[in-house]
Amino acid sequence: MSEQERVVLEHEQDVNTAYLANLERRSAGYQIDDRVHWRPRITMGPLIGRVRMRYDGDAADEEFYVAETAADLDGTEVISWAAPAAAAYYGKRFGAESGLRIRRRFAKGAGHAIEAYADEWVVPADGPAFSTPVAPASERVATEPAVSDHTAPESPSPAVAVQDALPDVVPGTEQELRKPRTSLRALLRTLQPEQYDLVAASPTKPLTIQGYAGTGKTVVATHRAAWLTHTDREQPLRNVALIGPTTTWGRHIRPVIDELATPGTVTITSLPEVMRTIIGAPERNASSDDFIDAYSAPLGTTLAKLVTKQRKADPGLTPQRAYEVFLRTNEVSIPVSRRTEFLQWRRTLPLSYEAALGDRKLWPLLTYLSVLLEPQATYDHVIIDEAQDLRPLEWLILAHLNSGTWTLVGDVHQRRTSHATRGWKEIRKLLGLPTGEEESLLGGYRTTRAIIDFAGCLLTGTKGHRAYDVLGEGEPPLILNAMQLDRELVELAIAEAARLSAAHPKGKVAVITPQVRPVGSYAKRHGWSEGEDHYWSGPDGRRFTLLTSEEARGLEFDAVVVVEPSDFKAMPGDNGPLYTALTRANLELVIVHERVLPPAIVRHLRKTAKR
Ligand SMILES: Nc1ncnc2c1ncn2[C@@H]1O[C@H](COP(=O)(O)OP(=O)(O)OP(=O)(O)O)[C@@H](O)[C@H]1O
Repeated sequence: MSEQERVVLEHEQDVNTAYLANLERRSAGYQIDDRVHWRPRITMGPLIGRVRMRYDGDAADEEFYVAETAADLDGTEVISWAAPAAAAYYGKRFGAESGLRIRRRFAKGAGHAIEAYADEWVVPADGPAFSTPVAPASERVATEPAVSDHTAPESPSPAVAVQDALPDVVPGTEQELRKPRTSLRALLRTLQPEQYDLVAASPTKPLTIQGYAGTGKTVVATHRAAWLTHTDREQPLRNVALIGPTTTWGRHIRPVIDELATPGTVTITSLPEVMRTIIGAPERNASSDDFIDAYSAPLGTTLAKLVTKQRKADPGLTPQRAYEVFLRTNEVSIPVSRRTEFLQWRRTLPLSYEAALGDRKLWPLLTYLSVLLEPQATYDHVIIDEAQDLRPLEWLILAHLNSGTWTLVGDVHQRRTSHATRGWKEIRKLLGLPTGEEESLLGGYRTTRAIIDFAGCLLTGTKGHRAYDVLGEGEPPLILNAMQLDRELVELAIAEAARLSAAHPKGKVAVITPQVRPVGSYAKRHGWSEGEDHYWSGPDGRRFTLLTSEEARGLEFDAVVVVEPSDFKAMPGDNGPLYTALTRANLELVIVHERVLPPAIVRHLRKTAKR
């Protein structure tokens, strides 16, 4: 590090110390009067970055720092990540024409310290990066826009290597991704420009976002919920729903909301939970066989027409009574080609509304009757993660719960059932949104290229390629045929999980399979015990999570064992559940099987063997 770089780093460390002291002071709170002591909600954390820019029409440049919490340090301005001006630091569209001169990113050290900084000139360097401290004259002028990294020269920052290879990736991202997987955390330090632009997209326009596995869709969904409700933004929203696939997903993402969002403004929930709350169904419930018309838009039309007609005769119509009428009505809007099957299915339904509540598969039907008949509390904005899995009737329900706009995030390649909507166009139509193109997320943040390419063989009409894979090539999946190895399938799966758990002592390992029961009972017989959230612990402190693909949606692990791929539910040309399972692995994937592998995998293995 040059003398000048040392001076700059020390200066920034001093500013950071002053900033932290400011936060500390403010978090102690203020005595409003004799009885009331007000404590603002302050999250401690070091400065994130710094910006110099010239706004249109201004005679001089402006400089400010960016951090999680805003502060005024005697004239040195620190703005919040959610403030409009933070777009200059984070946003993709900020080029030279925007007036932006330079961005400085801080690398976090131990505790809340800053240990290094890296400058990114957006225009040809025009003198010292920032007005304080002033560089010696010899170091002031460079001619090309450049990224200069001011860490010690003997340890060149890998962040810069990433920046060189992957032009749009924020320095430090790869190191972040190589850390053991935990619950999702706030990622303000490495939020990517393409992600920020979607996080901070206009709240008044509906947003649909398509991204392959691991492109940061959940990161965008969660950070957007926090941004929309943030009080450092003009007109923050007060009541945003963040809806995902499962309650385990809810626990996975909660730390982001707890850290970043204004308390009490974001409701984290799952669609089953939304429905259960509306209809007051029991938590424990059985589930009948899947039936496509139980979730279809024509069923929705049938119910809506029935409610309109019955209400004329019976203004006090209840969902209970409407359900009974539904069981008898001849006026069904089901296409002729499906009508016989539909009527047969209807004959199997419980005769009482109370009995129907006990069947999870009937919740969409009952919930839709409720939202048609009873006023519901609505949200200012609804964000849906894993939107590809919702079925038409579920979209019709949600449309009644949102008085504002939408952020819809998903991957149509991970569709788990043919009952779900076929694509973004159909979703937009069901919600009455204007037609338009969805936004795309392109960078790959979870999963190495070797694993994502392997999983991509299941996708038709696309290779599933992301624009870049921050984790690089990695190891190809290990495929183990239990029969050839003369082992039992389940025993081999658990042995692999135990091996991977030892290899990732601080990380997370999952076994994903449709055969959860036999794997679980084998584990129990061999000294493993089951805890909460599908979590198993066993001999020598080894651990794994045992899940179906459906339960694994939106989650991630350092290493994954996928057991018996050909048992995963597949639709013609659509291998969503298996694709989801394979792409939960960040670094290592093992496939254990005894039956023939699915044809797409066999073809892929043949092709790669020839190379
Ligand atoms: N900007 C970022 N900085 C650091 N880590 C990131 C960033 N973006 C994404 N990641 C990490 O990449 C992983 C995948 O992100 P995320 O879960 O949001 O992807 P996804 O598109 O929702 O994936 P899937 O659809 O497969 O569930 C997570 O571990 C997340 O923390």
